[in-house]
Amino acid sequence: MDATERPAADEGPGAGAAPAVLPGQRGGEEVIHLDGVEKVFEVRRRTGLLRREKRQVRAVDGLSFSVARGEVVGFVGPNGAGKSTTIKMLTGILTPSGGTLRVAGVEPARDRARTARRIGVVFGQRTTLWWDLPLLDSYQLIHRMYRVPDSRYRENLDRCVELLGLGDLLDVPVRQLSLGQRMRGDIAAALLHDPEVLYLDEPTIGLDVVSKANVRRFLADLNAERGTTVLLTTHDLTDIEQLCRRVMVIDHGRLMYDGAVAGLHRIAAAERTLVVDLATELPPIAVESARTVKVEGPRQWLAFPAGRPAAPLVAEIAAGWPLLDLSVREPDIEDVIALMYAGRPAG
Ligand SMILES: Nc1ncnc2c1ncn2[C@@H]1O[C@H](COP(=O)(O)OP(=O)(O)OP(=O)(O)O)[C@@H](O)[C@H]1O
Repeated sequence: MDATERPAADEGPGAGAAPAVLPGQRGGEEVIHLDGVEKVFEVRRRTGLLRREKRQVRAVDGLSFSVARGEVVGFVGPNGAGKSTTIKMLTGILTPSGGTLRVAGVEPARDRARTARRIGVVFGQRTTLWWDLPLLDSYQLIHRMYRVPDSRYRENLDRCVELLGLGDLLDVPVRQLSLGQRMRGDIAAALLHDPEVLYLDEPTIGLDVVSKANVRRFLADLNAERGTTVLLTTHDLTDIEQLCRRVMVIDHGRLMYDGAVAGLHRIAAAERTLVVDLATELPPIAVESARTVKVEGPRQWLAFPAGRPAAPLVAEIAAGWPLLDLSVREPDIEDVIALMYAGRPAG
């Protein structure tokens, strides 16, 4: 699919999806702006004993979008789509190979210090806290590093401690915290200097259901009360559903969809997958109410309309095939993107 053919906000596969700028945000002050941003990495690959081949990886390929102040935008895509590379450019860690990129009026890679004062970053997979220090010591270091006025620091810390339930954890070294506690600690650390923009990279990954709900509630309140702009990368469709009105989908470094979450959900809700384990390897199961989308040894994947119950399909397969085990998978981001490529009608 060519970039120009990719579904735009109001003509995409989620037909009738809301435009990228949602009502109420139209004309809002732009806080993130990307225009034709590219990032090309040069990688060297060994092709023989002494020979190495240079290859270019186009991680981000002409990405353009804007985010208005106070928006909470989901930024999703399959593995290797270019999400982390984009976030690294937005924080100033990486310099774009082409195009223009501004955050709160600043070019991040050119002025990392000014950018750092205006943004907060949370990476779900690794901590920005000092591993051996108690949580409070990390916070005091951040206080001094960012020169946060004392009263503001106290106020922000008290608020985070209360709303994120950190009271009993402040004296605990970071390495002793559970994943969920560490994540809450990291979110507080990212907010002590009052950032205008918060980048969250998989903030709920590996968390249990209760911790996930706590983190989501905190982020929704933060946005409502402080108007903090949030760009959220996640593989969890529920994060998007509960926090964002707008979602951007990228793949191969390009924007595939930019619009309302409802539009994305219409696509996502189109199909569920029945995964069946048979007693032996067999040709793809042929039934009327589902289509077999994958076969791997004795395991087969069958897509069926999300609006229909799974029971009749399971009964039909159990009657005609040597069924050992089964599970039903809800659609995730990868499925949504696969459906976009397949050009299936929504709903
Ligand atoms: N430093 C690097 N050097 C070379 N290639 C890189 C580098 N960083 C990323 N890439 C490549 O750029 C592409 C985009 O990677 P990126 O990490 O941005 O994807 P992602 O969408 O964040 O994926 P994931 O969901 O797996 O984290 C991938 O092909 C990746 O291998």
